[in-house]
Amino acid sequence: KRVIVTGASTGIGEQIAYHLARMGAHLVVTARTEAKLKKVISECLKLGAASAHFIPGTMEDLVFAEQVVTKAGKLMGGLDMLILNHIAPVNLRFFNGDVASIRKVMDINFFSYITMTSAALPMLKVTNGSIVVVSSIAGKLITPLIADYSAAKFALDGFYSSLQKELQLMNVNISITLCILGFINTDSAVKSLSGIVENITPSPKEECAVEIIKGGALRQKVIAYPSSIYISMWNPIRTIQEYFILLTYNIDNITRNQQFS
Ligand SMILES: NC(=O)C1=CN([C@@H]2O[C@H](COP(=O)(O)OP(=O)(O)OC[C@H]3O[C@@H](n4cnc5c(N)ncnc54)[C@H](OP(=O)(O)O)[C@@H]3O)[C@@H](O)[C@H]2O)C=CC1
Ligand SMILES: C[C@H](CCC(=O)NCC(=O)O)[C@H]1CC[C@H]2[C@@H]3C(=O)C[C@@H]4C[C@H](O)CC[C@]4(C)[C@H]3CC[C@]12C
Repeated sequence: KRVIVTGASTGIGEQIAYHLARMGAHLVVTARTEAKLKKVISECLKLGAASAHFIPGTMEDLVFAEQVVTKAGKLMGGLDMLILNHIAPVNLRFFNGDVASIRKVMDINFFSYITMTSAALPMLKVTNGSIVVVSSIAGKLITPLIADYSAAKFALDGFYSSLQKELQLMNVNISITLCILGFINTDSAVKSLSGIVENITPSPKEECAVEIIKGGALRQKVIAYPSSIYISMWNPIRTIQEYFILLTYNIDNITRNQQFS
């Protein structure tokens, strides 16, 4: 399989790259820090990747986000899976009125995801491929001190859940997997939560990476890791209401008059 992994210089993304390498995938990894990416791809090649390339840059730049997909498509001769995982560094703090910083987080954590998805859709249509979106319990439940992060994760849920339904309606065979994660033991998460969140043991990033890949490969709509957080996402009223809302749509009319781009 030909896979792009974002935010792969460290943390969960790095582990996803290593697992995919062991499975013999073709890989393109991206993040800002070139030196770390070089190490990741050399490790991927040792582990058995069919090929491994890196494209360094910041996802704050949406032109870069688009270019990663087109360049990766050329390097690998197509695309089977897009794994969207990167996030801007998180500052746990009260909202201080700084709208510009929220906009920056939305660009990195949300708009770059949509930009990459849009650039990848034509290639994924050809391969009946998959999009995997790494999200958080903070995109399902309310938590303080991370209003910017949480806003972006809720937005991802809204956008990708809606896109999932559209693909289904238009009979486009691209799967979307939304990954809802609890506290994972990456260096950045452990460091920024130290002294703030107590009495929770973080789950291992290596196992988390496997569950993310499995969810994508099995074309599951949603996965939760650790599985104990599943209960907090369980919302049967929402599921029933969504079903009834869809019944009110004149699908034939919409599909006749609109093409999926
Ligand atoms: N760890 C946890 O407890 C949880 C994590 N998650 C989700 O899992 C995913 C991975 O989290 P985790 O591994 O902990 O994160 P890390 O902080 O360990 O890694 C973040 C990655 O994103 C990259 N990155 C940061 N800023 C930018 C930028 N401006 N442009 C491009 N890449 C950037 C970093 O590399 P570089 O600095 O080199 O650019 C790094 O590779 C995220 O989507 C997160 O929301 C969800 C719930 C819990
Ligand atoms: C405090 C949350 C965990 C609540 C809980 O009881 N979980 C049970 C379990 O995990 O088994 C944290 C769950 C997700 C965290 C946030 C997240 O999504 C990642 C960010 C990573 C960053 O490096 C640190 C801050 C985070 C926003 C982090 C904050 C705490 C959680 C909401």
